[in-house]
Amino acid sequence: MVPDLNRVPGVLGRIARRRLERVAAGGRRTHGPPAGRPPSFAEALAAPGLSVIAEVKRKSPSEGAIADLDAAEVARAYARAGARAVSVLTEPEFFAGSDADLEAARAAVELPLLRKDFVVHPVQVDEARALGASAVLLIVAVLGPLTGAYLEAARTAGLDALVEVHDEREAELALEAGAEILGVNNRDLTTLRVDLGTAPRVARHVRALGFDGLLVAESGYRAREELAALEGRFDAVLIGSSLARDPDPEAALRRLIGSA
Ligand SMILES: O=P(O)(O)OC[C@@H](O)[C@@H](O)c1c[nH]c2ccccc12
Repeated sequence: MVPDLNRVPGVLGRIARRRLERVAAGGRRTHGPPAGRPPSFAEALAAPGLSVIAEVKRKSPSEGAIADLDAAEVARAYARAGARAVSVLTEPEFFAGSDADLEAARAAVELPLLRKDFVVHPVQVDEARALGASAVLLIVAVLGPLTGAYLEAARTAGLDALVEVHDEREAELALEAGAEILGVNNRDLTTLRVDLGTAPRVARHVRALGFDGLLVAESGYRAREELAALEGRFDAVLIGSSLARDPDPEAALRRLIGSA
């Protein structure tokens, strides 16, 4: 159940192929999931108004170095400012994340956590659960026709899945695969270009097709007015760089959601 990564173009293909090399090299934990169910990611997104998923992000291929941050501290700052979920990047090479960051965030806050990584092997789904995540990211451009099988693996592990797409065609694949939480990434992961028109456009398309699940707008948000434009059209927004870059991530999030 490993996707054919040679067909994945650009930066995304490079990252995904490296990720698979590392996963195949092993070194993973063998212990089972922690006791008790993690808090529900889907419920946090479905709460009234636009939910914010705030991301712990140190660097990225598009931004370079963002912040030399402490995952637990930043997760706590996000929680105080009103984030409804926290996304933790665990990809080590291109994003300088780690499994330890996810565990640190788990110990620091009660909010549901999204394991943000490039899932290219089913073992990463089980790892996510063992590390205390409530949800995993599944990228349609990476998983292609295997998206449905990975959704099933997530369900079996007791995790929600944020199924990420970048255009109408991928969105249709995601719906056919049974996605219940659809994320539309404004950033094209093959070229790293951001267009804030992408999420609203793809959202309109899937609603017209009858999709009645949860919709998440992802990437590139920096200003309060940009979030205001998402109200009523999206259940949640995923914000990383503009928060993580601020020396005071709590204040940065308060400014963005208007409770400063
Ligand atoms: O930092 P930004 O522009 O606010 O974006 C956050 C998040 O959407 C972005 O980190 C992201 C979206 N999809 C991904 C897939 C892999 C790695 C990272 C991502």
